[in-house]
Amino acid sequence: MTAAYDEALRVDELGDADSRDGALMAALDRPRTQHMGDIVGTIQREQDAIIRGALAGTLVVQGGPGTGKTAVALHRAAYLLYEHRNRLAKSVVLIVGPNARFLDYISQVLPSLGEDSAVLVTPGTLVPGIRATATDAPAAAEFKGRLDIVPALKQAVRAYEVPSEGARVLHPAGMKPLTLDAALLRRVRTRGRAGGVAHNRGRPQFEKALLTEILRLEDAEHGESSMEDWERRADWAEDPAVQELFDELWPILDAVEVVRDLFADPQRLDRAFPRLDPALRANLLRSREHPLTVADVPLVDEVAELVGEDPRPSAASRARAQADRLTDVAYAQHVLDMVGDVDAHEDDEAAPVSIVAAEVLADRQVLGDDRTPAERAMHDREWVYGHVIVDEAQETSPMLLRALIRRCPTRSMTLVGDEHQYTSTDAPFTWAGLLDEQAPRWRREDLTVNYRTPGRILRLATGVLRRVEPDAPEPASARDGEHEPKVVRVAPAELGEATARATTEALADTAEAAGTVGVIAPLALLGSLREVRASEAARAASEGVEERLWVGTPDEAKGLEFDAVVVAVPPLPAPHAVSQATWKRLYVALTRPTQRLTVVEAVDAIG
Ligand SMILES: Nc1ncnc2c1ncn2[C@@H]1O[C@H](COP(=O)(O)OP(=O)(O)OP(=O)(O)O)[C@@H](O)[C@H]1O
Repeated sequence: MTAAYDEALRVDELGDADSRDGALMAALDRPRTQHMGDIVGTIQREQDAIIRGALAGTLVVQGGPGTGKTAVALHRAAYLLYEHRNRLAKSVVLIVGPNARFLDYISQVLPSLGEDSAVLVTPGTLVPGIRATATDAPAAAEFKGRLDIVPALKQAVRAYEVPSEGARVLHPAGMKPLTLDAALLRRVRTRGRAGGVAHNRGRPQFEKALLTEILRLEDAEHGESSMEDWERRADWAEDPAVQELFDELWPILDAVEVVRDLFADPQRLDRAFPRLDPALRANLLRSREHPLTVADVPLVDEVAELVGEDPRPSAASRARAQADRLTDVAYAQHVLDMVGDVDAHEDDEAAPVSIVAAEVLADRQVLGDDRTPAERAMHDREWVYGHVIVDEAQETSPMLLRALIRRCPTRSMTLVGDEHQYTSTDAPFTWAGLLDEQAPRWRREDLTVNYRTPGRILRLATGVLRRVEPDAPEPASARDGEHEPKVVRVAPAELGEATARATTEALADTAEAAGTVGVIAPLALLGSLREVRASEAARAASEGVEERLWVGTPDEAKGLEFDAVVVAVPPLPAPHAVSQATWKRLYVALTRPTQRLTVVEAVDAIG
């Protein structure tokens, strides 16, 4: 299909401007579905130049809403996989999108371009085995995203290495107790850390050093032993009191547990971050049971590097064998599920048969792993990708960028995003601020024409953006649209009801073409609006409202688009008290429509 992509481009280049514009306008006016369509037939010149840009280096694609950044990013993935297939088919392209809904939205474009050498993740699922969706308060997320957290994480891991230097008394079976004093403990800690190895990898050298010290103490206490040293070491190492001491003084660490400990234990937190602002400290502290947040994931990745794998031969091989086995069986099961229907017709007990077969299949895989590179990459935290594509990249924190560069040290990356849609914090965002330190040789291309939002709606949205960014660029839209945006002002108590009414109207307006309707509202209103969605769906099940209507927050709406959009705006405090991020979220919401917009605004006094 990439060949078809090439063909389409050539046709496009040869075709006359009028027929090209006609096809483009028809494409832009087409009702949208829940999935992104592909734009192979109508790619525009400025987009094409970016799609075909060089593979090497870090490319930033800056563009306002609807300028085709996502479309361009996906077509670039397909183009690169085709053009550099020898390199990328094996090394795989990693695509990072803002949330699961968004990945679902784009998921059908890649296969339709003929590519399966790509792994799709969100920042919350970057580390295999973790699915974080919880979020931190903005200040805590921003704090966790800064690079200067790295030394604190190092310190947090080190805090497990001989946690306190108070003397320890060892009570070996049938012998007088031995006292391990503070100086001795400091010595063995230094030996454990020798060579700067990862924490878990330091455990064997720590054990060795501690046993050496114990033999020395024993000699001092009881005179030289007649046994060989290696025999004495083996005896000591088996002593339960010594094993307990190994685990206490140098525990084998798991990255997720370290991050949980750090934010659940005030002492650990204070040691890692002395002089923390009290409000931020209160924000960071949470119970051990609290689910991991999206901002925790790059920290888990960092800590995983710092702790390394469990090197003890028995533990490591057992854990790895078990993990491999589970992955193999799960994969085999997946393969069987795909062909399972055949079995199901022949055998009523298809399920147990499949499980047995999955194990057999898994055994076969031990001999030869026949998973695709993408399937292997998605289970391997240490996989090095050939290229990384990030959508909504303006929300990438420095720590997330660090985790991405770890996965692609050549920095062959495409970051698409819009500095004006940055909402993670109230600070202004610049590409230079994100990239200069970690990927200093980045280059930038701009996309300038909005193919989604009609001009008359885009002008209204830009007015909102200019409240916080007076110099925001002049909007350019491929078409002006047919429907004037509507603004409805209501008293705060009526916001929910008025939004529901506007939704019903939007559904009616788009019913004929079966267009999509997006209702974008603050979290507090969503519950009642979801009820509207349910009752609308029940009322008009036959009209397919369930598929046409989406309800969510401005953050969830990022990257999405709908034929008609209803935006509910809660009462805002005085303009100067409204945060930058709030205005920008509103801007993002207002730029989602392809045809119609209704803003339902709560105002304290309707004048
Ligand atoms: N050349 C094109 N031909 C047809 N449709 C296009 C073209 N370029 C973009 N579009 C359409 O414009 C819409 C917006 O594109 P896209 O979602 O990629 O924009 P974006 O820059 O990622 O927007 P945002 O920043 O708001 O998320 C999509 O429906 C896309 O299919």
